[in-house]
Amino acid sequence: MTAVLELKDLRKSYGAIIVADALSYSLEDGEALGVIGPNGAGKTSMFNLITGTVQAQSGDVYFKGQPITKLSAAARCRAGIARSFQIPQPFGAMSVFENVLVAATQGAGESGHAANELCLDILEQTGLMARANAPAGGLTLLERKRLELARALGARPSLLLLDEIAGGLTEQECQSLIATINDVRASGVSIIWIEHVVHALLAVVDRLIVIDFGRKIAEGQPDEIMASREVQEIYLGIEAGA
Ligand SMILES: Nc1ncnc2c1ncn2[C@@H]1O[C@H](COP(=O)(O)OP(=O)(O)OP(=O)(O)O)[C@@H](O)[C@H]1O
Repeated sequence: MTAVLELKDLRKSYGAIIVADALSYSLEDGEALGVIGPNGAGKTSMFNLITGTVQAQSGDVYFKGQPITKLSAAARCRAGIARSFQIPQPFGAMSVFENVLVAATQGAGESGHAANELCLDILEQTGLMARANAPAGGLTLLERKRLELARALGARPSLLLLDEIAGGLTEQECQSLIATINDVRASGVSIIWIEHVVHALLAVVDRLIVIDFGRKIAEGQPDEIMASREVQEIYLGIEAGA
């Protein structure tokens, strides 16, 4: 398998706050990687560095073998990297369909009939078809999360970055979202998913990494990572020896 994404020795800090500390890892094509870590560990910052909304102080990001560190966020999106945001911020006065259309035209570069078809496929896939003409500002939390996913998919990504998309959902809503994400994954999209709702993550990902103070402190099979004493101590707040 080839790496779809590779982070090499990324470093970024805001004054004394280190959000990426020699951060390196790679993601295989078609893989789903989960990211966990305490609040403020630098997880969203890592997405900002991958998508190019924030520039690293040093280090490199490779996408499909090409360096993208110097590319703008828009160019990275058009190259095939799309993300959802932790706090959904759709264009509230626009319809659900129009929100996805923005991604299809600006991200995937589609127009006319092809753009419409792409949006309809995505609304179907994300369970939003019945809400296509509803103003995005009036959606429920689950619908807003689905719209975050739909907008990201509108850019027709080969790498999808999900930022705490399961947070705040009921268990039933969470299961329904997991099914949709597994469906996206089965279509061949590589995924990195930051999530505090660990059981949702474990229903999708092949591998986990743990980040603390911008450092990757563990990486491996999900069950091994969750059983690790260091992870339990740092992430779950369980003291060693307890
Ligand atoms: N632009 C910025 N300027 C200054 N500090 C920042 C900036 N962006 C993030 N930070 C700080 O960097 C740290 C890491 O933030 P980040 O959002 O990446 O953490 P996180 O792991 O995603 O946290 P959470 O799980 O709570 O979402 C936090 O202390 C945050 O306040």
